[in-house]
Amino acid sequence: MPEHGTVLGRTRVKFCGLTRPGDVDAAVATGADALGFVLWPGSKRALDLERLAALADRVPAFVTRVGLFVDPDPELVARAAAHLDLLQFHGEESPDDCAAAPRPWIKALRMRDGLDLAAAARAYGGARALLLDAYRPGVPGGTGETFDWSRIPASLAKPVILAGGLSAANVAEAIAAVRPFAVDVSGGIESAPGRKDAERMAAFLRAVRQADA
Ligand SMILES: O=C(O)c1ccccc1N[C@@H]1O[C@H](COP(=O)(O)O)[C@@H](O)[C@H]1O
Repeated sequence: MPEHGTVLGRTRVKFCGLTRPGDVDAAVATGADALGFVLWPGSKRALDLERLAALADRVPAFVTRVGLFVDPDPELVARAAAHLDLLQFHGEESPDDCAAAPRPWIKALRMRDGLDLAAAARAYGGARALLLDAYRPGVPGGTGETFDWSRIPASLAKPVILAGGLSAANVAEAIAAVRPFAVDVSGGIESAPGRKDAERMAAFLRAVRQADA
């Protein structure tokens, strides 16, 4: 049985790509542990700093505000960090790039062929966790695609956050297969890019809790 840091059967849940105040409130009410805000301008879910502040500043204590970056300008990271608890680097950032971050950080790794996860876990030694996402050439993330979960080793030196094409329909199977520390979902809880759906968020949380039970 793989073990990636699940604590007493409680898989953490991150909802990513929030763009609307009502979606933030619904995500918090549903019970999400972390909310992700996309600061990569190429995304349909991208926020500028003003919108980030408006959304992040309504998140209550004990819900983690995560900023998602793709090969960012350090100046952007520094300015956004005032509204964030954790940084998610989803591009080709080096371990040194990440280590210079002004907040705790996680590293997203896209599961391209030949990726050595054990070596990556060693290289990104300062990461609080590794987020594993599907690989599609030319697309940094948010593909809505799954990957072969059996490629994840049974144990890694870092907590695993499983991402990529998750939804209420497959998250229980994913948790049973990987036993991740957390799961991360964006497209699977949306009615359209950036528009979260309260029913889909609730269904996702229910599926996670049932898988944990
Ligand atoms: O959501 C985006 O637009 C995005 C852009 C660039 C990098 C990552 C992005 N999203 C993240 O990708 C994973 C998987 O998303 P999905 O559930 O398959 O839609 C997740 O961490 C998203 O936040």
